[in-house]
Amino acid sequence: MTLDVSLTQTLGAFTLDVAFTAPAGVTVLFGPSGSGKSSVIQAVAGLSRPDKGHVKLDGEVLMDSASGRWLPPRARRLGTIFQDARLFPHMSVARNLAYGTRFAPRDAVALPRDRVIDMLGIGDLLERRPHSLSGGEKQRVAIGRALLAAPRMLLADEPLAALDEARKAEILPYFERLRDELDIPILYVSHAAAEVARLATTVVVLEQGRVRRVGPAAEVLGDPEITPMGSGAAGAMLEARVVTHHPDGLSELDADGLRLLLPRVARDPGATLRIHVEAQDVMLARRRPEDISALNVLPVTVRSIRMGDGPGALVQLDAGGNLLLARITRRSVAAMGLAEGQEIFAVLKAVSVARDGVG
Ligand SMILES: Nc1ncnc2c1ncn2[C@@H]1O[C@H](COP(=O)(O)OP(=O)(O)OP(=O)(O)O)[C@@H](O)[C@H]1O
Repeated sequence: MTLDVSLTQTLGAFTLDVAFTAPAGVTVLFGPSGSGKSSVIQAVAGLSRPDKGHVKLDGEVLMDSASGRWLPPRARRLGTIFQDARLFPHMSVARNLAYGTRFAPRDAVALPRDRVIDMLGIGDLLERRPHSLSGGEKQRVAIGRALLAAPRMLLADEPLAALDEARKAEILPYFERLRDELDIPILYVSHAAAEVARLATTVVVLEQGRVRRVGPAAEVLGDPEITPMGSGAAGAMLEARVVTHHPDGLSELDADGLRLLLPRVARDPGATLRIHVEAQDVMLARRRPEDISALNVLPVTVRSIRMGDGPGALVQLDAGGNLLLARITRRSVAAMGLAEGQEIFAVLKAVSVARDGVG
């Protein structure tokens, strides 16, 4: 299932002019506030009318300015999830879910209700009213309601933005399950790099209403030209397999031959997960450092160096086929004499990988 989007739309003083294709999996629209992410969702959902362009889902035309075709939102059969769960306050969770089912066309193959309830862990909430649910529980019910309408695609506009860190950590795994267990593509808006690293299959980077870059998540997040220079959350994404858990509370992981030690991860050996390594947590050394406390000393090759306008620089590293980013000072780049192709060592403290950066 592929979503093909090409849109031009004037919104006050802002112009949206984007074209991209979202393949299966989670496609994250990523960019700063005001870059046009929500406007894309609105247009795809049929909640706004672009001046020009088309939206096609697996070849079916949802809108096309050239032919004048325009499917109203409901006929598009896209499930939408917003920041606020938008549940019906006077209905129980069970009735909110049933409301979703009403919109499933008779011939649609809907997910079984029990499977949705089980996937989202909301079985104990069915008799409750929305006002008695936590923000995270409400959002899980909203996802369930959207799924039960048998959508062909899910649109999620910053679904975690209104939640505190603990609730975000609670909901993220559910989106991972949707990505991994269902055959429903998801278009997902976020401006949080850690969230993108955890969820995205494909990343569409928006800037001032235009597409700056589209590509597989690891490639885009590991690109120093894309990563915002000043952002603390800038960093690359690695896919790794749990090798074993050590008795001292560390887990050993393998990313294409790259061995990493991290604080214990909540997965069994053999499971694969993603690790978001923030650029500011990576140190560089010309020679293999000895007698240091950091557990991860990785041989890497410098792929590119992006000098910032201020004191900082981003260095892109190839670590056994994985991309890593290191944020260091321009002064260190000069002092170390760093250059493309150079073989050096990246140092990563095990404890520096944030809990929400692993999943
Ligand atoms: N109906 C409208 N009329 C006028 N301007 C609009 C309209 N809708 C959006 N805009 C403007 O378009 C720009 C992009 O807005 P949009 O909400 O798509 O950005 P965003 O990337 O989702 O931002 P955020 O992360 O803050 O939600 C903003 O400058 C916004 O003010």
